[in-house]
Amino acid sequence: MQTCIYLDNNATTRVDPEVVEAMLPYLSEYYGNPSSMHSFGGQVGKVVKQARQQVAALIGADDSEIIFTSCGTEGDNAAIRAALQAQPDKRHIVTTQVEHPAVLNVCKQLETQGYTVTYLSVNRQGQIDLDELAASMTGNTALVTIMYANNETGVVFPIEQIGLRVKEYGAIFHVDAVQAVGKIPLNMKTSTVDLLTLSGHKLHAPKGIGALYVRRGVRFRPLLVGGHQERGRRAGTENVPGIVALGKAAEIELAHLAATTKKQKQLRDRLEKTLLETIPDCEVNGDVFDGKLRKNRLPNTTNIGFKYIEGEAILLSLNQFGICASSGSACTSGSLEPSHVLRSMGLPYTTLHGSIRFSLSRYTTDAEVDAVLAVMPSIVERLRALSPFNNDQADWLQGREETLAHR
Ligand SMILES: Cc1ncc(COP(=O)(O)O)c(C=O)c1O
Ligand code: FES
Repeated sequence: MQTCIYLDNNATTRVDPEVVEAMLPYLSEYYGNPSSMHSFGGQVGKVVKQARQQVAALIGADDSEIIFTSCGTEGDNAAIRAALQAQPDKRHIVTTQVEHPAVLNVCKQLETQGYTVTYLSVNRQGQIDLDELAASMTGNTALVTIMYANNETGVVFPIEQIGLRVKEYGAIFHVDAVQAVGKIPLNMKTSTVDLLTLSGHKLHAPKGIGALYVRRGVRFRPLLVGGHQERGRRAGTENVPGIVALGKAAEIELAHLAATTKKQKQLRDRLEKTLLETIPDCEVNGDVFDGKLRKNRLPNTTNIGFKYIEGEAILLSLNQFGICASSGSACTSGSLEPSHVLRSMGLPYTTLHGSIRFSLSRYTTDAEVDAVLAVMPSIVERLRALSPFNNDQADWLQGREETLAHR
């Protein structure tokens, strides 16, 4: 199989070899069902318990507050539905315009079922306005669901400040922390968060396993109804190898969090700074204020807009050098729609279309960053030379975009 310089870790991560080793016996010898009465199954139940403790430790929770799920999407769906079912009289939800589709599309569906949803706007830095949040809250607000960190830009929201406002109104606070867990230290014991989603494949566990934190005392109704697994909160025979893997991955993340994020941040900063210095007409999307970089961004992510060219063309060129990145303006298949996140930030047309994301992991090396830095200036230069855009056309397109936006 083809190998590559993998800088697309917000999409998914490499499974840690130690994690693979930990889960393998549960695909082969120890295939028992943890709910069985016999000890062959019972021994598997014990490792599920251990994994629950490992996941709980990573986010400063109690193990009784962890429900294993199949992925981040399931966690988001389950959290939102549970929060609404716990308060059937309240019909208002607050979220942001830049959430992952696992939250946005659930909210859109709920709008067709009699709920009102406020989609908070973001500014050019990708930040929400806490006053807009406060103004949107009412006694009818059942749920506030806001991501911890944005998958496209890495922008981190001030979750605890948001939580304090949510609590003033007695609403339930759900946080999609799929991109934050393993990159930012979290402690649910001192947090205002009621429900928190995480996903294994973003933190070096395999795909198909995730977890939902449910604060003790928060009423929870299951999304999947059936058997009594997960203490009646998520029916379905447990994905034991996945659970063991997530536990191991959480243990590794917790042990090395400070060191690995420091290293990633250094590499990311070097990549970002050098790209900005060596390539004209490009800028970082999110978290840039008065030309200075601020701190509220994930340590591993940079989203950069290269003006006058298409992000997809840059990605194809990088791919020829064996470098995997992704488009901050990913066209959803067929629709050619640029990223809803960058659009919500009000980026100009030319930057919106030429934006790409590099997302690093603890496996990223100096040599890999050097390889990207070696090819990017010439890729951008070549594409710009081929580009039908010139500045006049860009201005014209920008004007057209603004006209369309006001229709
Ligand atoms: C912020 C965010 N939420 C939710 C998800 C969905 O997670 P999963 O792929 O495990 O369903 C993702 C994955 O890209 C994400 O980045
Ligand atoms: S055409 Fe899709 S982002 Fe430009």
